[in-house]
Amino acid sequence: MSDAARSAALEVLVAVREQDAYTNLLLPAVLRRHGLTGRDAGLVTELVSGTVRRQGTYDAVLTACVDRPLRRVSPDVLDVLRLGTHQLLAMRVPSHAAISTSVDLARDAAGRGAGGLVNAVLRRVAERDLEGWLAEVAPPRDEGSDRHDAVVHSHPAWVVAELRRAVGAGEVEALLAADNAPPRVTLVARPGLATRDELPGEPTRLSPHGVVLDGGDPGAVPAVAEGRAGVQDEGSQLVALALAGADLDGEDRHWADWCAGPGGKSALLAALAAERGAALLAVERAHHRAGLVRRNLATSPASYLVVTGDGTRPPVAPGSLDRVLVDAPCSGLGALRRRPEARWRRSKSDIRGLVPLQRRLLDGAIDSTRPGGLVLYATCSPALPETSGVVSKVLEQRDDVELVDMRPVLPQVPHGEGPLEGTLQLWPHRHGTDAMFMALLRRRLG
Ligand SMILES: C[S@@+](CC[C@H](N)C(=O)[O-])C[C@H]1O[C@@H](n2cnc3c(N)ncnc32)[C@H](O)[C@@H]1O
Repeated sequence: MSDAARSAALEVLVAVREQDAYTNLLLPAVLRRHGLTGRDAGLVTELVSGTVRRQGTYDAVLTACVDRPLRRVSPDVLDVLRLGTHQLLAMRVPSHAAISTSVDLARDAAGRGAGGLVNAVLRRVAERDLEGWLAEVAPPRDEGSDRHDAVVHSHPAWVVAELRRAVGAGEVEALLAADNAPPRVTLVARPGLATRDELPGEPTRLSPHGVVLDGGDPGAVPAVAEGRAGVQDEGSQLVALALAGADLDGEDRHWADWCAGPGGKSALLAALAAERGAALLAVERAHHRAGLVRRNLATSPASYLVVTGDGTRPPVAPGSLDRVLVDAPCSGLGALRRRPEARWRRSKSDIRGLVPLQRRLLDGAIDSTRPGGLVLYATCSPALPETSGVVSKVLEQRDDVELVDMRPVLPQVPHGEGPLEGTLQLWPHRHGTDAMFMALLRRRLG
């Protein structure tokens, strides 16, 4: 592995910490600037994503190896230590190479003294393998499984607790392990614009429009470059397919995506709407994200309108829509596989803060739907306050809406029982998708 690869990885780690950057957005620019391609580019991606993902475990190991609390280690040096620990415990880089290159990085970043500290600490880390360290530093299970699993599977303890409540104690470890496995890229062939036969990769199991790529740059696939296909998790494809596929009596011409940015689901919904002669309204509160929706819909054969607006103050007449998707802003705890830094940025209070907005968005969508019309409430989080909590409350407070059984809408999804009878919950460890939650509601007639 070249030193340029390690320097580039450190640069990304520092930006993720200091500027709240997203690794997947920053990596391509940094790789370009360092002129790294092919194998080296793959190594930088692994160094960065692996180090960020496993930070919880590595900090527990480093706490045992550093002679002071980690908060008193300079943040740049701590980044170097995490990077070195990842090479030693997860990448099979020979110890001497991992240590000496880390010492050089630390000297460049923080001076000679920092090199000495990094040398001493990483020598201690190299004394055991990952299993040996976990046996040493993970709190015993009987003193609280959440704290044990938090160290072993590198998630904040509050996230472990939230996921345990949602998936159950028997499966939480499989879910946490799945969160740590980088997902393969999935593409969607937008119906009417592309077929999945023209895309590279293996067909997805649950969505009839998806393929899973073996590797390579998805942007280099012609159908993706032309906007006829897109990068989209299979679970997200199923959300759009569920709204479009649910039985509806009567008029079926006015569809809406209530929280549309950046527009992945809008693009699939619009393609499906076009096949049925329906039009799509895409609502998005953030101006720049509404711009991304417009870009995603640019090739759409459907008639569509993108509105920068607030779904809690509906921009349409009451009772005017036939099908509405509410893909609510949420904690994202179901998409941790593809956002390595997300788990460390969220806090429990974020969920408490989001729930009232989620309810108001769902209320706004129901108000805008005609009697007999359908609203699909979805989150990319399985956390119960955001899923069954929101839906139960809205059902409790309104007598003009009922829950519709989702299972016949997506009969190809096995073991997807949601937390409320008739709702659906996808899981990375069971379905290989993000943990999307879906509840289908129908506005009552009369
Ligand atoms: C989970 S994301 C939607 C992802 C999108 N459906 C897709 O597949 O690309 C939620 C979106 O809701 C938007 N949002 C937040 N509050 C909103 C509001 N009050 N009205 C409309 N959109 C809102 C956020 O800006 C964010 O873009």
